[in-house]
Amino acid sequence: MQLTVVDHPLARARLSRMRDERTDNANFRAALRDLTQMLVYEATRELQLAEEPINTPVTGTTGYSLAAPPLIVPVLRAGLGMADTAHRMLPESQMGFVGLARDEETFQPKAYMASLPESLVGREVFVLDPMLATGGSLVNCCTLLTDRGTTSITVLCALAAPEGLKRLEESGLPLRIFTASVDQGLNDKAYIVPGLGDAGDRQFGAV
Ligand SMILES: O=P(O)(O)OC[C@H]1O[C@H](OP(=O)(O)OP(=O)(O)O)[C@H](O)[C@@H]1O
Ligand SMILES: O=c1cc[nH]c(=O)[nH]1
Ligand SMILES: [Mg+2]
Repeated sequence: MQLTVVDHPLARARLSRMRDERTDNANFRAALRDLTQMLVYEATRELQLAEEPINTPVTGTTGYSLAAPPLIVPVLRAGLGMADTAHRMLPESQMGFVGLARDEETFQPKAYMASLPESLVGREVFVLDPMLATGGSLVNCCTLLTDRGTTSITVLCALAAPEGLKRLEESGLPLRIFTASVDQGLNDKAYIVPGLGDAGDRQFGAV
């Protein structure tokens, strides 16, 4: 498993805005959109390009496009706030959806929806979820994806806990993780510390 911490000053500033309890839902969503742009930018560095001859108004040259845009999969609810930004940066990509809600007593994820292509053989997948806490939700989501045949998953998250990273590493799933921070750990409610609270509630309101 490959881990990349995107600790660019702009990423730190946006993440701090998300952490701050005074930040309202609208400003939290705006900061997450900005942060997502930085995560996508870093995570797409090694995508393969296709070349074709093009003409500028001045002369002929070589043009480039993505050879195989990845499938984008936001994890509902919280990943929805990253979806539009990622899609704007990867406009040729298809999008699938996975809905997971963590039981707040057992911390086990419960799947309530999956809308994915039947086969992901040979396809690269970008999973969007701002929070990697125990790792249960991402193991669940990524297993759905490998069951469909992908061997290349990139996870973009705002925050990761060491416990969740360890769990993903031990899962043996074919993962690259891009995060803006590895925080201290989890509290007794399995919330990330210092974290930012419940990323779904911070964007959309408490349910
Ligand atoms: O690593 P884990 O311990 O599994 O926790 C992380 C999960 O918790 C949050 O979702 P939540 O279950 O709160 O659903 P929501 O997005 O609808 O709020 C978050 O968006 C992750 O999916
Ligand atoms: O800190 C956490 C942990 C899980 N899910 C969240 O939204 N926040
Ligand atoms: Mg939540």
